[in-house]
Amino acid sequence: MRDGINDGTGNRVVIKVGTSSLITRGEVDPVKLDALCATVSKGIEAGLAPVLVTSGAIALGRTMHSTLTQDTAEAAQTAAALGQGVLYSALHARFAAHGLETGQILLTPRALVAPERGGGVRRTLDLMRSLGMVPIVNENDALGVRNNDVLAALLSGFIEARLLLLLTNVAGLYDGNPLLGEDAVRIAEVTGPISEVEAVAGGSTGDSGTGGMLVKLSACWIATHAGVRTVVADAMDSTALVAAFRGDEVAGTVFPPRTAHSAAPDLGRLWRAFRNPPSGSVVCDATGQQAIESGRALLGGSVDAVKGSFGSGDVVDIVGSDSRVIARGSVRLSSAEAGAGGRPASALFNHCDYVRILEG
Ligand SMILES: N[C@@H](CCC(=O)OP(=O)(O)O)C(=O)O
Repeated sequence: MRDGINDGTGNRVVIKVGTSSLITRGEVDPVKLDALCATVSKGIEAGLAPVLVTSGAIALGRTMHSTLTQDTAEAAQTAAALGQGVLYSALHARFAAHGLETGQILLTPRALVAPERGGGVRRTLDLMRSLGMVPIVNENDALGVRNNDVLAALLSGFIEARLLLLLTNVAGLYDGNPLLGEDAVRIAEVTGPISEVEAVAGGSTGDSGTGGMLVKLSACWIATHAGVRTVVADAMDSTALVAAFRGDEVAGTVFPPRTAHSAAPDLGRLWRAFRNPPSGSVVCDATGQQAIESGRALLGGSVDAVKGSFGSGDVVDIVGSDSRVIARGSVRLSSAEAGAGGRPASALFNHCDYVRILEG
C-alpha cells in the first residue's frame, strides 16, 4: 500500500541538498541551514519520514588547508575527511534546535546495489525511522568521490521512497541559465525522450554543484526508472517538499515515474546504465532493436554505426534506426571494437546489462 500519507511505508521521502544550498564562501550558511530544517520539520509535521542526503564536506574541507584546493581526487577526499565532521556537527546542532534528532550514515553506491551489503543499511534506516530520527547521509568520499544526486536516487529506490526531492540553487530545469541572467524558461514537467531533455540541460549550467544539471538528470533517470517520482526545486522554498509529495503545484521541475513502482528495482543495472551521461551511442538494426525490446543480448552483428569514443565499461546509448534512444547501458566493447567494421559476433553488453528507456 503506497498511497496514504501515513501508512507506514508510503510516507518515505529522500531529500538531497547540494553544496551550493548549504555552504557560502566555505562555511555552513545559517540561513540556508535553517531553510533545510524548515523543509524537514514541515515534512515531519505532515506525516512524512524524510531521509536527508547532504553535500558540502569537500567545500568545507578545502578552506581548512591550502593544498586541498588542488583538483585531484585525493585532495577532494582529504577535504571531505576534514569537512565531514564539521558539516555533520552543524547539521546535528541546528536540527536539534528545531527539536529533531539526527544520525549520520556514510554510504557508497555499492552498498545500495549489492544485496549482500545492503542489509545493515536497511536495518539502520529502519531503526532510526522507528525512533523518529532523521538519517543524514553523505557519500563516504575516501572510497571514491562520485555524485550525491546519484547516491540519493539509488537510496530512493532502495527504500522504495514515494518521492526524491533534489534541492538546489535554481528552481528546477530551465532551457537556459537563469543564474547568468539568461531569459530562461522553467520546464514544469519532464515526460519527453531523455535525449531531448539532456540536450536542453547540456546548455543549462544553472546548478553550481559538482555535476551541474546534466549529472542531476542521471539521478532523475535512476529514480524514475525505479518508479520514484522526482522533483528538482529551490532549496530555499521550504514548502516544496510537502507540495511535491501531495502532487500540488511546485516552483520546480517534476519528473514523473517512468515505470510502476517496483518493490525490488534492479538498482545495480540502473546505476551502471545511468551513473554518467552517455559517452557515445551504437545504432542498431531491426534485429538488434527486437533483441533489446525482448531483453536479449545485442550482438555486434546488429550494430549499423558507432558514434563517439568510448571504452569498455562506459555508458552508451542504443539507438534504433529511427534515431530514437531505446536503451542505455554499460558497454562491454570499446567504440573501436564495436565499430571495427568486422561486426563482432559477441555481445555488446555483459548479461544484457542495459536498461530500456521508458518515456514518462
Ligand atoms: N560527498 C561530497 C558530495 C559532492 C557532491 O555530490 O556535491 P554536490 O554536487 O554539491 O551535491 C561532499 O560532501 O562534498
